[in-house]
Formats: sequence, structure tokens, C-alpha cells
Amino acid sequence: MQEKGLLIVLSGPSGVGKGTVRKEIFSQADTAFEYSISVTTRKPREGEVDGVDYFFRTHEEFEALIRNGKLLEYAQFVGNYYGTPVDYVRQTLDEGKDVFLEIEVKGARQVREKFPEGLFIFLMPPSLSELKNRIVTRGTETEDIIHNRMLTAREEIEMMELYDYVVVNDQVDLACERIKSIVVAEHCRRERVEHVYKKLLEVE
Ligand SMILES: Nc1ncnc2c1ncn2[C@@H]1O[C@H](COP(=O)(O)OP(=O)(O)OP(=O)(O)O)[C@@H](O)[C@H]1O
Ligand SMILES: Nc1nc2c(ncn2[C@@H]2O[C@H](COP(=O)(O)O)[C@@H](O)[C@H]2O)c(=O)[nH]1
Repeated sequence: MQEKGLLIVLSGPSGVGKGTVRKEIFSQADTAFEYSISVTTRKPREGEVDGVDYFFRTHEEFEALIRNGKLLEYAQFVGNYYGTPVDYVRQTLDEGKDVFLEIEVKGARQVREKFPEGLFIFLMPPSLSELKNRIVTRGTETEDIIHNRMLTAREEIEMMELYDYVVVNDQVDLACERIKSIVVAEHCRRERVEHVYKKLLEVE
């Protein structure tokens, strides 16, 4: 039987660098994860492409996805809906491929209930002032939204103990290496539990 892939969840406050780190990891040739593209009601930022960065949908369309059970998890974040299409995740895991979700903490909590065997990683900023500096420097949000995202950031950081690992994003390349190492270690742990010992005992 095909062994299932690993569900990897990356969360962290807005502006910590989740997208930057994820894009860097996916640009590396030795990365074998599949990225789950989320659905959102947020308007596209300059340069964002439907079906690449997100599936951009209206409120009505998003609520229909909820009603029809098409989302693994969803949450409202600073005035918009965000959610993970369930079919893609289940199908890709069933094919034995690792799936990478980049989502906020309320959604991650729902995923934990459905996939307790997932790998949950929280990306931390070096400091709150650096976090604010990063959102401001990105230049994509209004002052009001930055204020609300910073308020939410404090609540999100308080939930970091729900995660298996905390990675500090002080430097993008180091954060990527830490995340990739955690995934490799998790695979080794599962292989050890599921196969190596069983096979060894069967032979002897
Ligand atoms: N290690 C880092 N050092 C300095 N700047 C960084 C680092 N990582 C990311 N950044 C910068 O911080 C800003 C926010 O990064 P990014 O958009 O990836 O954050 P995010 O966590 O995905 O945010 P959101 O949740 O709002 O989508 C970007 O301008 C990015 O270039
Ligand atoms: N619960 C979910 N959260 C998601 C999903 N996709 C993205 N996100 C998170 O939302 C915030 C805001 O994102 P932004 O692109 O508007 O800056 C951020 O924390 C994302 O990680 C999802 O499918 N479900």
C-alpha cells in the first residue's frame, strides 16, 4: 500500500517571513514538498496571480466552499476569509507526497484536530519591532491593517506552544535550513517507528 505523505504546517504572525521562507524552500532543487494553494477573499496584491499565490474568490464563493465541505480548515483573518482546499491535500498525501501549508494559527488548530500526525512549525520573528518593520517595509498594507495585524500577532505568538517546533526567522537561509532539517528528522523518526524496527524484528 502507498505510504501517506507528511502534512507540514507553517504558521507565524503576519510579516514574519512565512511566504519568503516558503518560496525560498520551494525554489531549491532538492525540495520535494507540494505547496497547497489557499483560497482567500482578500484582494490580490500587486504581482499576485490567481491560482499561483492564492485562489482569489468572492465572499459568496468562499461561503459556498464552506457549505459544500470543500475546505480542510478556514478562518477569518483581519477581515478576510482564508482556507485550505481539502481535496488537493488528501489526494496529494495519498500519493505519498509531502504537503506544505502556510496558514495562520486558528486554521492550524483545526488541522491539528483532523491530522494530529501532522508536523506543526511556528515561525518566530527575532523581535516585535523587527516584525513591525518587516510588515511596514513590505509596503502592501495600510496603516490600519498593519495595526490590526500587529495586534493579532501578539495573540498568535501566545499560541506557539501548540506547535511541535519553533523556528526563528532571523535570516531567511538559516530559517529554511532549520525547517528542512526538521522535516528530514521527522521522516527518519516515522521510518524508524513504522518500518526499520518492524522489519528488523521480522527477520530475526
Ligand atoms: N529573515 C528576514 N530578514 C529580513 N527581512 C525578511 C526576512 N524574512 C522576510 N523578510 C521580509 O519581511 C517582509 C514580510 O515577509 P513575508 O511577506 O514573507 O511575510 P509573511 O509571514 O508571509 O506575511 P503575511 O502573513 O502577512 O503574508 C518581506 O518584505 C520580506 O522580504
Ligand atoms: N487559516 C488559513 N490561513 C491562511 C491560509 N492561507 C494563508 N493564510 C494566512 O493568512 C494570513 C494573511 O495572509 P496574507 O496573504 O493576506 O498576508 C497569513 O498568516 C497567512 O499565512 C489558509 O488557507 N488558511
